[in-house]
Amino acid sequence: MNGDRPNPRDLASPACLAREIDPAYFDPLAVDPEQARDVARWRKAERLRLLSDRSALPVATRKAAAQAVAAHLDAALAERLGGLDGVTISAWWPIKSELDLRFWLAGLAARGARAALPRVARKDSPLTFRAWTPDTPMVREVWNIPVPAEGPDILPDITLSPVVGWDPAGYRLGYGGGYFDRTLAAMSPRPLAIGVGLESARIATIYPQPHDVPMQLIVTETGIHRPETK
Ligand SMILES: Nc1nc2c(c(=O)[nH]1)N(C=O)[C@@H](CNc1ccc(C(=O)N[C@@H](CCC(=O)O)C(=O)O)cc1)CN2
Ligand SMILES: Nc1ncnc2c1ncn2[C@@H]1O[C@H](COP(=O)(O)OP(=O)(O)OP(=O)(O)O)[C@@H](O)[C@H]1O
Repeated sequence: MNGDRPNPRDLASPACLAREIDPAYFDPLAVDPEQARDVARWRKAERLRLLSDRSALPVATRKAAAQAVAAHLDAALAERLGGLDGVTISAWWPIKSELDLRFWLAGLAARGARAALPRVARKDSPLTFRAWTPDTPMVREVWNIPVPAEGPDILPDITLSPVVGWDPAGYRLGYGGGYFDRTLAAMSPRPLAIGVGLESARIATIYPQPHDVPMQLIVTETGIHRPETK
């Protein structure tokens, strides 16, 4: 106690702060640890299978898929937004036989939009984003992935994330870092989240866990998939 002001802690029962906890907060204790372990093991094997199938495809097949994806993306964005003026769209610098959409990203500026690339600024934290054009100097960082060498952090209105696997409920399997889930959970307002990948990367379910954030759309070379639950 100090002077004439009583310490509120001595007078009141503790306030319940549960309602202040972000519903996106992931409580590891809320998951059955055995089930979580099984899912993690299954995902690891499934990622390896999907990545090996993808890298076995001819370069020309992946190139044609990227062209088709770009056309479907244009259709999806036109349907959702009309024009792209003033819109910031993040994507990726391709690694591990991911689809290469840099040609499409490079064309955004002419349409009044801005391209951005993600960056692992800190391990196990949300991704950050920097603006990108074909002239942007790049440096290799985490996992040897090139990222814009400098520039302020910017917030995308739309995130395109590469999928290793995807399911019809809109969930994606990435490389297992949990980076996109963390990023989307932390962003307010949430961007329009679009998963992008090959039709052949479709699986019946990724066995979504509490931390998994579904995409609003999945775009593949065959078209636009709108998750069943949305
Ligand atoms: N081209 C591209 N860039 C991208 C992504 C992507 O999927 N593709 N990302 C999309 O998010 C982010 C990077 N994703 C990463 C995902 C995992 C690990 C990583 O260190 N993985 C661990 C295994 C994780 C685990 O199982 O716990 C490792 O390999 O040791 C690093 C970066 C940002 N940039
Ligand atoms: N919001 C979060 N808060 C804390 N940890 C998280 C969160 N989201 C994901 N993780 C952690 O990341 C781990 C990997 O997640 P997951 O298997 O879904 O990765 P991924 O979606 O394939 O990877 P990425 O998004 O990097 O492409 C999870 O086991 C979990 O521990």
